[in-house]
Formats: sequence, C-alpha cells, structure tokens
Amino acid sequence: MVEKSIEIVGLTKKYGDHVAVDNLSLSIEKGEIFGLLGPNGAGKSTTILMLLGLTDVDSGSVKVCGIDTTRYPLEVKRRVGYLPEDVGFYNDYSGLQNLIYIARLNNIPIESAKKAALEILSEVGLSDVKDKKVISYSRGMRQRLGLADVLIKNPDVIILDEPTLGLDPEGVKNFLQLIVRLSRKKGITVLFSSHHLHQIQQVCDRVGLFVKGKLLAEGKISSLAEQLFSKNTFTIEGAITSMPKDLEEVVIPINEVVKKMNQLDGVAEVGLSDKRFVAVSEKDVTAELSRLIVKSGYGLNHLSKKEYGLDDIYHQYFQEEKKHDQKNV
Ligand SMILES: Nc1ncnc2c1ncn2[C@@H]1O[C@H](COP(=O)(O)OP(=O)(O)OP(=O)(O)O)[C@@H](O)[C@H]1O
Repeated sequence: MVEKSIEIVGLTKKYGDHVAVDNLSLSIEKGEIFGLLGPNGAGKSTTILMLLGLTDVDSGSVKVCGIDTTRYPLEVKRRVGYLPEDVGFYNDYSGLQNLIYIARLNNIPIESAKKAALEILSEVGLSDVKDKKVISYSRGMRQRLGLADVLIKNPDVIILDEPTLGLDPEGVKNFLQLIVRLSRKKGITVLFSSHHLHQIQQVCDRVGLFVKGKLLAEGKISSLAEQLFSKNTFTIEGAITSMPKDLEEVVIPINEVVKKMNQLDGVAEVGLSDKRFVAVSEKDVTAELSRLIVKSGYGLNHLSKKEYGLDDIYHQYFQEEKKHDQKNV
C-alpha cells in the first residue's frame, strides 16, 4: 500500500462568515512533491496553518505522517519542516552558528549538531560562507539557510510557502533544483505552495488547483486539462501540401477534405486558412487526420499536437471563472 504523508479530509476553516477553506480533501504520498497552486487569498496559507496545528480547524481532519494534527500538534511539528516566505535569523551570528542554535533548540547534542550543520550547509551550497555573519547574506543565501534550518530537524515532510519570493531568476532556478534534489535524495515529501505556475510546473509531481477555498482539480498536469475542460482538450495543427503533379492521383477538393475532417469521431471543429489547419477535438485524432489527408491525395509538411501546460489550464480556467462571475452579477 502507498504510504500517505498528508491526509486531509473535509477540512473547513471559517473566519467569521468567510469560508477560507471549504471542505478540502487531499492526500499526498510519501516522497511526492505536491504543488498547491492558487491566486492570492485562495486559502493556501490557512491550509498550511491547519496542517501545522497552528490554527483551529472548524471541521474535518488532518493527518501528517499518520498523526492527527489537531490532537498531537507538537508531535507533528517534530516531523515537519516549515519554510515561510521570510525566515528570521540572528543577523550577528554566522550561518553555522544560527544552524547550531536551531539544532540545539531541537535537542540535538552539541557535537552532533555541529556535524549535522556542516553537512547540511554543504548540501544547500553555503559551505563557503558558513562563517560569515547572516546580515551579509543575499536573499537567495538566506532562503538556502532557511532550508538548512528546516533540514537540520531531519523532517519527513517539508512545507514551503511562497519560498522564492524576492529571488532573482537564477536564484529561483537554483533553489527549485535544490528542493527536487533533496527531496529525491532523502525521500522527503514536499508541499510547495505558490501562485507561480511556472515554478510549480517545473518541480511538482502533482498539482492541486486551489481557488476561493476550494480544490478545483488535482493530479498530474496532463490530467488536469481533462478534469477542467471536460472535452476538446486536443488541438492539432498542420500544414497541407499539394502532391507533385506526377504523383497526383485522385485529389479531392480541399473543402471536401475539411468536411471529412470535421466528421471524424471526436472532432469539434476544423479551421483552414491558406493550407494550414487547426483541429480541436475531444480525443487525439492525429493519426486519423494524417491518414485522411494523405488518402485524399495531399501531403503533409507539418503536423503537431499541442499539449496543454499549466499555463493554459490556469489562464483558461480563470477566463471561464470570470465569464461565470460576470454572468452571475
Ligand atoms: N486571520 C484571519 N482573519 C480573517 N480572515 C483571514 C485571516 N487569514 C486569512 N483570512 C482570509 O482568508 C482567505 C484565505 O487567505 P490565505 O492567506 O489562506 O490565502 P492564500 O492563498 O495563502 O493567499 P496569500 O498568498 O495572499 O497569503 C482570504 O480571503 C483572507 O483574507
């Protein structure tokens, strides 16, 4: 049986009349990197607070590493590392001193604390600056130290809340690579909360799309498209060429071909402009389209299937949400 690191069932949290998290159910497997993606105010931070036992739950249950957070918050905190947007350090201490301090707070004996701190500083790429005061660290270095701070507890689960805020593009790339490397190497489960869809897309095995307190869809990025647009998730583009004269046998007029394309099972619409066509379909009809074109006496010099990325899903979904909201005004 697959081991679950996080299991949330029917979780609800209200602030007065406002429902911040609405009947959320979600499970995350051990070792998985899961992305919680949603715009500001979606309820991501509230969910994280409930996962950590830092705020009361109105209804539902939360288990982390099999432990009920509402009943045993301290036990859960021992197993979970939490990296907020901005971590506070003692600026006059070096990176190494800060880490040893945290390790001591976590009851790690001094000799083991020093050994572990040096090892982790090397893992997060801060060995060279370990003796420099934290006040001199860049934003990227502080986030790496924040990660080291989390890792020194040897956690089973890491929760990252918008961890790349304020990092430059190179810093973001390095930080994301570091997360993936560490998760894979140590088998750590990662919950990565962000409104940056490209970052989520780069690192996460699975994604949950969170809007207005509700989980709209979850799964691998490829399957989100199917969940969110119940049909017509395939777009196939191609360019038709005429066959050379001596090979031309039966050439059916191009408009007839387009008509036949439209009649293929699953196809919703085919548009043709200057020998370039775009077919929108509820299933992958790439092979059927190319066969039909060639059988009709034409050639193909380009055929491609557009894969939906998180970008398309996110924007398309929000466009539909807006239309829906406008209709209901
Ligand atoms: N302590 C609070 N009291 C009242 N309302 C709150 C409180 N904390 C959050 N909210 C509201 O609950 C909703 C969810 O907020 P939350 O911070 O969880 O969203 P988020 O997805 O993390 O967004 P952000 O990235 O902006 O923090 C928002 O409408 C927010 O205004």
